[in-house]
Amino acid sequence: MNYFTKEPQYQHGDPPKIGVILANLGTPDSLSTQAVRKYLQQFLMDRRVVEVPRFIWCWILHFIILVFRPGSSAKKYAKVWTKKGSPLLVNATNQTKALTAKIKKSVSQPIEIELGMSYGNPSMKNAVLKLKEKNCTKILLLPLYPQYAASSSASAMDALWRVLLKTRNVPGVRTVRNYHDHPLYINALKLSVLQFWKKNGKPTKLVMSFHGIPKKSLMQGDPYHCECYKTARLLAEALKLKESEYIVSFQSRFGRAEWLKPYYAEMMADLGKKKEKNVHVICPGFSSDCLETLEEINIEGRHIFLSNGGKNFSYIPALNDNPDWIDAMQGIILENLQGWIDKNWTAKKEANNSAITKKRVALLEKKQS
Ligand SMILES: C=CC1=C(C)c2cc3[nH]c(cc4nc(cc5[nH]c(cc1n2)c(C)c5CCC(=O)O)C(CCC(=O)O)=C4C)c(C)c3C=C
Ligand SMILES: [Fe+2]
Ligand SMILES: [Fe+2]
Repeated sequence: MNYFTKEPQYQHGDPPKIGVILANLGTPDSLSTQAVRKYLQQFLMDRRVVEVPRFIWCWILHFIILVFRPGSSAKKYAKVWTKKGSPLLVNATNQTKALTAKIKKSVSQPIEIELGMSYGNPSMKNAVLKLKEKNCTKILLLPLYPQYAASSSASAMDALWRVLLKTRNVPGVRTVRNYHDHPLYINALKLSVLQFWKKNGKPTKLVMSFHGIPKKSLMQGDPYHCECYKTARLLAEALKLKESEYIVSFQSRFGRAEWLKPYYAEMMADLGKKKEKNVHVICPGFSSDCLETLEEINIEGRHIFLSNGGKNFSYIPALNDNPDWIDAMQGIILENLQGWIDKNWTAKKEANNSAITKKRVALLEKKQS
């Protein structure tokens, strides 16, 4: 049997192209308990995600977690599922389309964009094969996680290399490790908050919530915790917030071990008890709205806050296909393609981008004051 995946061959004579894979986590194919079980099994078997020794973990996963969790998770998914499917997939697909259109308009050199999920569909393998079909001889992987964590960014990189391991003609590969402090990313966040405040007013407290990871990962050297705090500080500075006006939390604790603190649910209960007047929550680590932001943050968190005596709660949507974020993604991609695409063009376009951005910031700040 052939070890290698059946794959399209590069077409000699056709101009080689650059491919970009937008990597995200993945989501169940449907709302059925079976589909959720299949997704959770693939996800939770990843050694980057759960670092418990295999012989213990296989037992716990198959006889406890995959028995009870798929049903309860499916009920949560049902609260946020759209007519077009899982919100994560819908938002990430819209992002991919918007970025494709933007890059086609502004770059003369052809760049192909594909979405590749670490678990489920559209898979990383599908993304690689599509790019090969389009004659891409170089691939840039952009994980849609601004803050690096082994369980998110590195597992996306693993997923790509797992496909390439079975590929005979391996393309040139580059990966983006993180962009938690990238000025374009911070600026896109800032603009989305200012736009939100223009419509809804400024809160008494801005909660910046990030997906949690086990505390043990931090102790073993995962930079995620520090990168989340840096993003929060830079966003707060960009918004000219005082230290008392914002706070960081971590959500989605899984299992009994200690995760990064403070926990989001406890913080919302606390803010509710303190009768915090007006809370806005933003999740800067999520490029697309998904189960975690729409259900855990906006439904569960809102309920905890209000039932503990809080007054007003609002969730600031993820960047999704917000044009400022698409501009920023293009900027980050082009920076990482230096040497692969025409330098003159990149310089020209970046100068243009920052001029537009400066104008928009000035306009929003004027309206805010
Ligand atoms: C088991 C431990 C988990 C780690 C570690 C973890 C890290 C991590 N996850 C994201 C982003 C997302 N996670 C999502 C869902 C989700 N996450 C876990 C567990 C861990 N995540 C589970 C079991 C689930 C599935 C839902 C559930 O049953 O609770 C999602 C949303 C997917 C969707 O379909 O909408 C995202 C996105 C990051 C960024 C991260 C490390 C920093
Ligand atoms: Fe997760
Ligand atoms: Fe969660």
